Amino acid sequence: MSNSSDTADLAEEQEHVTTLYKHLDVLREEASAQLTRALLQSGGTPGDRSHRDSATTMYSERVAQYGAVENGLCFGRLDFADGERRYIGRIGIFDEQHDYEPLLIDWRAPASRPFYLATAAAPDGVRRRRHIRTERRRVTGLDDEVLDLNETHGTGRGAHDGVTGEAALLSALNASRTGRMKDIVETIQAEQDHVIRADLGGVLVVQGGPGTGKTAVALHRAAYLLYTHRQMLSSRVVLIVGPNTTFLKYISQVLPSLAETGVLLGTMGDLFPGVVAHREEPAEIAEIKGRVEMVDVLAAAVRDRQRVPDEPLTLRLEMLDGDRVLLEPAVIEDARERARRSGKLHNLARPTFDTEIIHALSLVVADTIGVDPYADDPLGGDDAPGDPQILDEADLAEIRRELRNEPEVLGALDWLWPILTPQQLVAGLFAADARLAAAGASPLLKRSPRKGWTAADVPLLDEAAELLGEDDTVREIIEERRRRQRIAYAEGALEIAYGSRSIDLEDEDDPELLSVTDLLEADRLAERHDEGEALTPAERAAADRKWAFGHIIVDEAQELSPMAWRLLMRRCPSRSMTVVGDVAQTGDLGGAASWGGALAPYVGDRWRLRELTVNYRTPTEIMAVAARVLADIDPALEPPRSVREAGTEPWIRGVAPARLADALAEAVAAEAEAAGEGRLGVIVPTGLLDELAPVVLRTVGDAAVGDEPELSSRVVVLTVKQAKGLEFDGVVVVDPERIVEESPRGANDLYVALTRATQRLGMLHPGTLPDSLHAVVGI
Ligand SMILES: Nc1ncnc2c1ncn2[C@@H]1O[C@H](COP(=O)(O)OP(=O)(O)OP(=O)(O)O)[C@@H](O)[C@H]1O
Repeated sequence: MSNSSDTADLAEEQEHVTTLYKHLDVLREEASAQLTRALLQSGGTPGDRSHRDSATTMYSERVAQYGAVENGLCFGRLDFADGERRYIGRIGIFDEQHDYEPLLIDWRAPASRPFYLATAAAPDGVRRRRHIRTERRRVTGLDDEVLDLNETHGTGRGAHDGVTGEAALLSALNASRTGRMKDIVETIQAEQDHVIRADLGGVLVVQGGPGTGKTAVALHRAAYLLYTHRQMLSSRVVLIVGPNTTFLKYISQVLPSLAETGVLLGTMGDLFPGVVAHREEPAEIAEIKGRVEMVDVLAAAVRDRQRVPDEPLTLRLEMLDGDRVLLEPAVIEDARERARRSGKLHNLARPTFDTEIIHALSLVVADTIGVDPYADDPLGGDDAPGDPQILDEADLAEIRRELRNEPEVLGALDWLWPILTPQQLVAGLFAADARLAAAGASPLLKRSPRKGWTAADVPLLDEAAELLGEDDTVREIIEERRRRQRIAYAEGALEIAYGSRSIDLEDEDDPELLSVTDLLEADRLAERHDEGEALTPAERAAADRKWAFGHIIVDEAQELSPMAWRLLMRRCPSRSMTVVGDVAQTGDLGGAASWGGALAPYVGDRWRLRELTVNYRTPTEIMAVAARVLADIDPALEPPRSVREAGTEPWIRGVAPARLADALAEAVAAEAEAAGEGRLGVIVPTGLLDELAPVVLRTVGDAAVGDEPELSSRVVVLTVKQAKGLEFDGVVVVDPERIVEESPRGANDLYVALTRATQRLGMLHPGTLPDSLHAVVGI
């Protein structure tokens, strides 16, 4: 490894990088002009409009992509033994004047692979790998690794075995955190590259300890798959599921900067269109809802809504001038059996039930009005003897038609076999002890119908939808979304067109450069949008419960309950999935203890496992503490190997319980200062959050706390559940013992808490340190 600041080398790279930015500017201007042209067109046939809409979407995406690669456009160069040279960057750029010769190769292209995989032992023809450091458009430094062992000036192996591009990697890892995840395209490591570029088909499980880059790898895999299988995946959409909205916010910037669209990000709580499911609930309740037995409970709840009363129903009929008829339980029972035996789902079987009941009622009515009073008395009447029924089939059909308009009949049908939405079924089940008991559900699920939905309810709603049969809500939801998007779209399109002007041109007054904002108002654009703007595939997927995704990526997948797995598998009939997680970090009670157990019902043993073994986040000193907690969870589990030292030992301080608040204030002040430009996370037991958050807020004015705390704040107070998947430069864990005690999976929670720091870790313990904790924490 050598750090080349050779002026000639720098100048050479600067020249190439400048050329690349010139090309980028041209590309951006072209896309922006095309976008403007597409936006200005109007009228035409529906075909023209749809063509124009897809052009608008395409050019908007392109403009956004070119904007997203402005920083770090080119970051690497490969020199091959045969003299070939390749520059690697965030997108591909070709020289149109010279036979489309590649000037920059997209990091996802096969030709870039040696940049991530070549080693001195297996150089794959690579003589030298160069990392190019830039600040905006200026080249600031070069890190070279010479891989050809015949060369005299270096072995290319870093101090850490198997690490590629060590200097660039360590500088990325030591950088202060911002509260938003960054892409790792410049320093992807070989074991990560194998995951990112694994085949699309089948279920790939990526197991790795904390900080091994599972989230980063999952996101880069999404970008890689979309690049490689664009045609199929951009229309079928890649779904990425994360554990909570704070986490989604944390990772949301990574994909745009990888210049990707065609991706839908969501939590489990977002996966039932039309339902917002962000209410918290006790872990024990969520666990019950996640059990696979809930499938039977819901089926029983549906059957429970198909009523047969003990007593006959009395129905007042307008067609009989208010006279009453009786609907007998035996008749209803019979109709129910026939409807059930039709093999249709509940809502779809209702017409069968209706037909049976109406038929039975028509006979009752016919008996009332159509019976010949003289049938037994041939001498007393003028008709033929023997037939008691004077109504023929046409009369009966008319009676049935009238019965279908009788308010009391309709009311009875709705009561006996109600058409149900999934929400009505599940909320109705939870609202009444009797319904829970009839469905064989735990009485603990009882809750007020006014309370909102939780993430654990979503798989139940989805299951209910499967049991009930489809309704028309999808179309309504799409319509509503479309309506709301009109204005947002118009504003966004104007902003993109305006903001797309290249940086260099921004200050100049160029009359030639037509800006769309000069010509169109947002409301006119909104109208245009109204005419026929098609939703993007990701928007359609978000609104459609039955959407079959092209690929699903699940992060923190160890937390998924069996019911959640059922939902995801329904959304992915092709079983093309990437499942990312760490069974040692499972916190939810219904989460997975093993991957085999979670996946077996859907794919048997047909899934592939890849393991990530190197911890890029947590330094050796902190990992030594976390490893002891891991051994306590399961001695067979291997902690990941840290890639660097922080040079600072973690600390633990026992304080008198009455002094906990003061001690926390002192620790936060000191650690926030030590974090400098970086971020400090304060992780507290759930039971202490309300008491301790104000202490931190008093100490640091702009600290963040709440359901979705702003992660870019200097100091953030969170529970372990909220901290999942996140990281901070410094972390203070308050009352580790209580974190362990708060949940049956408490040791896993402590493991998660301890592994959030990239530099410094401290622990505050109220009271003298108990031996148990001492042994575990070991400091
Ligand atoms: N190859 C890499 N180059 C630079 N940074 C990396 C690399 N791999 C991982 N990192 C960084 O390491 C940190 C941890 O990565 P990430 O959050 O993806 O890990 P994880 O396995 O999902 O962790 P956890 O399970 O603890 O949530 C992130 O800051 C990420 O950017």
